[in-house]
Amino acid sequence: MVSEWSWRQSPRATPSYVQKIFCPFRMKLTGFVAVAEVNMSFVEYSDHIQDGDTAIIYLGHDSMMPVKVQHGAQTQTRYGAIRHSTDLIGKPYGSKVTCSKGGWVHVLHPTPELWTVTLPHRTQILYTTDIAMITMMLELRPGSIVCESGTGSGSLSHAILRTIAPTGHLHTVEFHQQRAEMAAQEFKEHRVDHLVTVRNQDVCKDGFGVVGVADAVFLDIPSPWEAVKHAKAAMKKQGGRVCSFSPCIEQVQRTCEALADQAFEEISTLEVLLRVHDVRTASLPLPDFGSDPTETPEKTAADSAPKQTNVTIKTTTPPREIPGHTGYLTFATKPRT
Ligand SMILES: C[S@@+](CC[C@H](N)C(=O)[O-])C[C@H]1O[C@@H](n2cnc3c(N)ncnc32)[C@H](O)[C@@H]1O
Repeated sequence: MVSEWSWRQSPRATPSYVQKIFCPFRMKLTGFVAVAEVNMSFVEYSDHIQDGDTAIIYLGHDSMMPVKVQHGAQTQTRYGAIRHSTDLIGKPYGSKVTCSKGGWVHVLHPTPELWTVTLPHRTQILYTTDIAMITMMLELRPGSIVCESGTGSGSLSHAILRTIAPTGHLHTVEFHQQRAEMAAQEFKEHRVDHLVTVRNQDVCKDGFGVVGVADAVFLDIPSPWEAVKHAKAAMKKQGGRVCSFSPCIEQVQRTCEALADQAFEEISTLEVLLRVHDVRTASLPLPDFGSDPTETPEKTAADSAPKQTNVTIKTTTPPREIPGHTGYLTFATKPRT
């Protein structure tokens, strides 16, 4: 994790850098006259902002907002209004746009990472630190079939979809009807709905709605141990990985017992903690190593007298304590027998 200072100062850490890192699927189809361009989606990169896109307005570090781009619409920011028809539509992603009060913003292509920090919260959500570990430990890749419950605000779902595209599928289960509907609506707006099926049901009672297909299952519900048998049923016959996220160790204990009862193997629990180093400026005295033995004898004593010189440097200090427990991640493998 880069600190606030280095994120701001690093020449690479500009909005266009953010886009290049998080949007690897650049597509530029330029010919003699025609410029064919794919629509923005959370799994495919588009060069230009189009009507109907979800764009991320970057107002400054720690200040971003998502915007649904619509002909004729306006978005108010602290720097003034952004007029979608003239300021956004047709402009390249990454553009610097001047608002009506003279201040400016950058308009970024959406990515799962930017969505996680700007999405409308309907529930607590998973953040990129845990999501990165989940993606790796569940061995997700393009083409993976994944089951997830609950969908919540769809933070993890968007990251899963970007990883499993273009041929994988996510089956996500949410028992709160409005949350399920809103997630389905967002998947459509973000043009990833062909990769995901949203089911409005109780995963502990009714399972995931699929049997014998999943490469991986992820649980973020209050009583994951009640869903373990459904996770096993949803998974392909042999192998596959499961992960459960729980904030309390008592939930972890019960989940581990249920996983062991269902003959899961390689059960392990971990917690991901960030150590964000504090960047500060320090002024340190240069050490005095005494007189230079190669000096000519003509040098006077005054010339050789130690001089107190200070040097200003950037330095970092690690935090003494690490607050910010989010939850425990319990992983297990379905045996290949
Ligand atoms: C903490 S949120 C999930 C957040 C999600 N991982 C994200 O990153 O946005 C938990 C969700 O699980 C749902 N839920 C809880 N128990 C459930 C169950 N038995 N079946 C389906 N959904 C359930 C809740 O309604 C809630 O929306």
